[in-house]
Amino acid sequence: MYPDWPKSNAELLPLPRCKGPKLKPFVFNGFQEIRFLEYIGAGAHSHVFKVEIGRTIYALKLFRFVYDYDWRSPVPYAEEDVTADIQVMSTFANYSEPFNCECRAYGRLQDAGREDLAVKSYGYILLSEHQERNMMEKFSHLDLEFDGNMDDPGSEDMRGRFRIDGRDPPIRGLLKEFGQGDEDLTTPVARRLLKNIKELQSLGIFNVDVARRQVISGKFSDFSTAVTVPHFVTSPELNPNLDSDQKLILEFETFQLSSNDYWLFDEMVKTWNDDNNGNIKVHAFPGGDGCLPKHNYNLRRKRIYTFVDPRKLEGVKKKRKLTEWEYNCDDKAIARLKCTHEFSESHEWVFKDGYIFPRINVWRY
Ligand SMILES: Nc1ncnc2c1ncn2[C@@H]1O[C@H](COP(=O)(O)OP(=O)(O)OP(=O)(O)O)[C@@H](O)[C@H]1O
Repeated sequence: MYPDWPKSNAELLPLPRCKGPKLKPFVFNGFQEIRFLEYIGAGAHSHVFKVEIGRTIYALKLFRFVYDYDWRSPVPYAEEDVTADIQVMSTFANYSEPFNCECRAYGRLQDAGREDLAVKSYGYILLSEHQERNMMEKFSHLDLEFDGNMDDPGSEDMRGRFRIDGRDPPIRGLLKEFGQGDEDLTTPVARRLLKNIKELQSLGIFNVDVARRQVISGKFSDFSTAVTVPHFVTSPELNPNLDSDQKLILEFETFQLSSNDYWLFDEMVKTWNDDNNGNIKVHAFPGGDGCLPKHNYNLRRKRIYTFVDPRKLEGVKKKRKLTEWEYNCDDKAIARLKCTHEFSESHEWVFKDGYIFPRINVWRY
């Protein structure tokens, strides 16, 4: 489930090992020295450090071994305990465990030549034992915990559950351009971020947890929840055994998660305006009110929409044409969706016969 200790650099393959984009390892020139300079902060999925390698300063995001309920895994819904089943857990984790989400999104940005859309990544790193020891010693006062999440660190031994030859797997990290967080939101920045969300989605990257804390030097930097096409959420071709209802679930899930990025964008602007007496008037949806036909839309023509269908990968094609995605659903579903503000994740995922299936539940499009 987690990458093993490499015996040589040649074993450092692009990750993750599943269909779709992959991120290459960072190439050290010469001695593999990482100087840990400062602890920048914790996120739900990581600890982030300012480091120096060679003479260059970077941000190194080291991923926690998060609980299975922290990512799109089968665990909350499986009828039997699958947590010890490495095949089941790896199949899901390759697509949706935070480190792999981030590798896949950055892999796509690099393949498409669109690294300008995010804080740059220089590749992944598997910390050596020596590097890990240095880091833990330098920051021993912080009691850094890599098992679990920020709210409940260290309750379970996640890192150690799939030991190979008695060793815990290496800590995984992404090396990134060092940037500046917590900058003011301005109208030009908001406009650019909204454009960037659409462009990311046109490259098949969505569910990027849009929030101001994610914006570093004016760009998105956190893809630890990102869904990148092809993915079991978006792509029926990954499972030849899906029936037509299950394919519709995939479509709905993709629709709701990709429109969430715009809801969250509008929320981010609103919160900024409220907290700072601001007057930014950049909205994704009319008035910042969501994708349902409320104020300015002809209510007789029932429609819900979002701006980009990420499954089309329009941004990776040469001739790009971004078209709105109007979602086909009946009036009952529209009425139901109208009651919500932000879509919630509604589907459960199970593993059967080597494939991932959605399970139908109450939420129906
Ligand atoms: N490239 C960077 N340069 C400087 N600081 C950074 C960089 N990347 C992340 N940080 C800082 O580290 C914090 C955590 O990073 P990030 O949001 O990527 O982690 P995460 O674990 O996915 O967090 P969450 O999902 O809770 O936001 C950020 O809020 C930011 O303050």
